[in-house]
Amino acid sequence: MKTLIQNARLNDQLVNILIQDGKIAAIEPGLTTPADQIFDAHHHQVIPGLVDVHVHFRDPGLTYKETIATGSKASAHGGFTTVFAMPNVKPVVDTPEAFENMLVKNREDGVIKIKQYAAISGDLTADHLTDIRKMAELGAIAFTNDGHGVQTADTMYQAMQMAAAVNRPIIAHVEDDSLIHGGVMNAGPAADRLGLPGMSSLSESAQLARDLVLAYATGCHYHVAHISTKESVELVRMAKARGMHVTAEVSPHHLLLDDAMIEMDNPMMKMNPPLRSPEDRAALIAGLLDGTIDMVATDHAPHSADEKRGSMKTASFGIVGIETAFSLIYTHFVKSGLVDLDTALRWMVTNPINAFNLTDAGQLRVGDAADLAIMDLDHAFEIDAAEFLSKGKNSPFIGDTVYGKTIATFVDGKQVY
Ligand SMILES: NC(=O)N[C@@H](CC(=O)O)C(=O)O
Ligand SMILES: [Zn+2]
Ligand SMILES: [Zn+2]
Repeated sequence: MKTLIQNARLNDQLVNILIQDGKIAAIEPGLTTPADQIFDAHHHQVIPGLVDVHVHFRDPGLTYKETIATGSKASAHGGFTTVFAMPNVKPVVDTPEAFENMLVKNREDGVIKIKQYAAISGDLTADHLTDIRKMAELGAIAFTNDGHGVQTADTMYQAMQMAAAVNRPIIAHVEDDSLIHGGVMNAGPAADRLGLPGMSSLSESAQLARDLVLAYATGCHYHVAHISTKESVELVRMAKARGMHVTAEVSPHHLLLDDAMIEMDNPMMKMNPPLRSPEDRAALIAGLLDGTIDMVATDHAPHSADEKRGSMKTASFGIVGIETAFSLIYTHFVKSGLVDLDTALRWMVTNPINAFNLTDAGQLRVGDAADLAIMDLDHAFEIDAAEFLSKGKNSPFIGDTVYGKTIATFVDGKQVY
């Protein structure tokens, strides 16, 4: 099977891309060759397929929110060709049997490449570790209790020792429950103004400080999920300066929104970690720009309309992100002149690939898997929930005008959007 993508923009020139048997066979201006399928990119940009190390597909058990089929189609719509799926489904992916079931479902139902995380401890909350060794053998990309912080230092310490032994990262949702105080948004002037219960940002950094001490002692690869506070950025900066194997991701919403923008009690502005202060947001942007934060990850967290209605006091935590991430980052970081497109693609492709040693994700080089997306960078469009392929419509960015619309996405040379 041969596919020829014609008239794609790459490094400010027009190229044709020949795909043969799922791999990129040639990238050349003016290349002509017989092919089974011709795709005209109409001068739009070609980018390597995006990689998101943090998504929730809710399948099995919570499929009214999302399924592997809808989540992976939504990913393709966002230009993503590889995603890492979180284990907080029902049942939780905390046994080798549950893990093997996930592998089968991801393969059968997914239209993109899905790597699977496994839990650190039973049901994401117990003190006993899961069978980390066995699930690593079965192909767990890394271990995480995302959705919950690991409350007991000894549990995290043991998990890190095991993770180091099997050469897999620990992904930390850092949150010390004792500092949450029933909060539904960040504690501070914004929560006071709205009269809503606030959670201390120290909940994140206090546990992160603990974890970094443990990671130093164990030598494991420690990855911080959805980093959100200025203290956390400073801690990661210090750990990296120490030469520790630490990486961090930040979400588009924590880069683009802060609690001062929450004008009223609005469940679309409720997620965990919460939107922090403007100072925190500035520190996240600075940390991303100086390389302290390695990558952008969406934390795509679909919920039903019912779960995101009413007051922030009762609504579910989380927002969708996989279909808006590229447009938001492109519009607010590249189009605005802060960084070039290559830098944004390091945050969304190269750094995730390198941090997690992915070998099957294409990077738009001859010989690589033909994982790529065609993006219209020139025309503004409005983010419209009716166009989401995700079951979740819970986004605070609906109605925003952005650039960077996905025209097509290819995985191993097969058009999936
Ligand atoms: N981010 C969220 O607000 N929610 C996530 C859990 C998580 O990422 O911690 C979810 O599973 O809904
Ligand atoms: Zn989390
Ligand atoms: Zn998450």
